[in-house]
Amino acid sequence: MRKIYIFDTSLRDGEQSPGVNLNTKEKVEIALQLEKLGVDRIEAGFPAASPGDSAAVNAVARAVKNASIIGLSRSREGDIDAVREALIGAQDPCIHLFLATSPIHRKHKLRMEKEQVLEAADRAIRYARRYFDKVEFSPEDAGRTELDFLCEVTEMAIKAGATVVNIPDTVGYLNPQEFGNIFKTLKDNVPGIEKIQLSAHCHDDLGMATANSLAAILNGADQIEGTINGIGERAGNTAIEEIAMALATRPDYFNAHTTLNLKEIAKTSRLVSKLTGMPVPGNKAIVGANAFAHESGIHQDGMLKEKTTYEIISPDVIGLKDSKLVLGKHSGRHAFREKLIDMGYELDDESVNHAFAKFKDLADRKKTVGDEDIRAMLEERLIDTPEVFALETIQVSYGNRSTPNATVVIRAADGEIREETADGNGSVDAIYNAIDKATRETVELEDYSIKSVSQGKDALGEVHVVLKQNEQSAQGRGLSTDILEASARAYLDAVNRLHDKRNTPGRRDNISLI
Ligand SMILES: CC(=O)SCCNC(=O)CCNC(=O)[C@H](O)C(C)(C)COP(=O)(O)OP(=O)(O)OC[C@H]1O[C@@H](n2cnc3c(N)ncnc32)[C@H](O)[C@@H]1OP(=O)(O)O
Ligand SMILES: CC(C)C(=O)C(=O)O
Ligand SMILES: [Mg+2]
Repeated sequence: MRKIYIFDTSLRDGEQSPGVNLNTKEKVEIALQLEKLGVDRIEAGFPAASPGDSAAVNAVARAVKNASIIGLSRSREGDIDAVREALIGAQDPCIHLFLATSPIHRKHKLRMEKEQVLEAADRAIRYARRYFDKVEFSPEDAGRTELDFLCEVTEMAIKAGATVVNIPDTVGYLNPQEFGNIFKTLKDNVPGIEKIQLSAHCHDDLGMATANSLAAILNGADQIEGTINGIGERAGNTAIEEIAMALATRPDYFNAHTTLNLKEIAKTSRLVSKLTGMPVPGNKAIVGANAFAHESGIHQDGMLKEKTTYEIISPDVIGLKDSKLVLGKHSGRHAFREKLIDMGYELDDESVNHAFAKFKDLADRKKTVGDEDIRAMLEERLIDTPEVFALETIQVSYGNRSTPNATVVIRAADGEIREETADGNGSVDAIYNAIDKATRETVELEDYSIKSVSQGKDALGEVHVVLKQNEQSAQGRGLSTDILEASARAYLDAVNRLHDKRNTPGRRDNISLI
């Protein structure tokens, strides 16, 4: 199998992402992690850009021992000298020169004719070769360059002494067939092409960076340039983790491999995201939070029976612990029962069905249902108190300049439906006054507290109350995604317990599952 060299440009093209600015310490930290990941080459920056970037490239050059360190340079002596200085101390230094070759860039940006481009690049490569054994040359915007001129430029670069010729699809314009064809054409037509390495550098403007890079590999590319998490100019660069995992997952198809330490992928992704401040989208291939998460019942059932039904990569391969079965409204009984067992609950079928119905009801109101939600939901029913009064509906009218008013509908043990309305100092007070009227009980609220059980705007609210009645007191607990409903449930729970204590003196709360 052919080895594909990985050239990481997270610290250069990645840093060109709008809003990203890495200081020296951050660049070194990322470079050392890239070294652990096992990338072959690290482009650490553009030394002529600023004294700060030059110092950062130098710090990376001195810190990293097991990867070639590269500095980017325009085809100008001043830039080349800046790279020479910045790479002092590097174990395996390399300069990356570029000059645009496409008609658009030649005419509007460089204002140069083809001949002038060839001459300037030739001069720069020869000057760089005086100081560097390794010189990479990139015809910028190769993707929109006339193919015959690209062959001419590549031949010139080889003759001038370039050791790598990199083909950038600078603006992410090409599709895989076209990009692959460039490599095939260069391989078939450029004299001396076998003496150098051919490299691909893609951008994701049309979402094809990874596909284009893989097409380049299929047509003879030796090196792929990219970034961790696909960060980079505009829509970003090829995501290195995607290339590494595509090759690792489909060796039968690509017959090529990288020498990356795949187990470091997840950690590297997290570090780059943290230090660049660029969050990884949940659905990002390989490293997104959902890449190994399954929510729907049919998929979860498949995963529980055999993971390969819905996973082509095992998460431990990239350094993650395990796949996640996320409980939500699309989940089924198999995953729910598995979750209960994981959490230490052993329930019979009837209890699972009962809990599952409650879970679905909660899942309709909440994006995802976490362990805390399930525990709270189950334990709400653990204390086996007869339900003398049950909450049917609750309606609250609140305005900051009007008196809060609540209407509650309660079902009594004998089936009687009682509806009452009351005002209060606040919404909760109005609800409690309405409940007092409906239950016809005289109780005193001794304590009220509220906390969030899980996280997010749709978190479950848990309300605790203590009610007192003729020297007896009882606690009540209520749970809901709505805190007013949780308040009403907690109050009624305590009323029911007071009722129970009155009717069965000496009785202790009895714990049972569901
Ligand atoms: C596709 C890519 O990612 S290329 C890399 C892009 N990255 C960056 O540009 C980040 C670092 N850049 C910088 O800090 C600055 O642009 C610098 C320091 C390099 C240059 O700054 P300035 O001297 O102020 O020039 P400015 O950026 O405004 O313009 C670029 C100049 O370089 C020329 N130029 C562009 N590419 C090349 C090249 N490969 N070789 C030689 N000259 C080039 C342009 O034609 C323009 O020249 P002009 O001033 O004669 O018109
Ligand atoms: C410097 C070059 C290789 C580049 O980043 C591009 O063309 O996208
Ligand atoms: Mg680029």
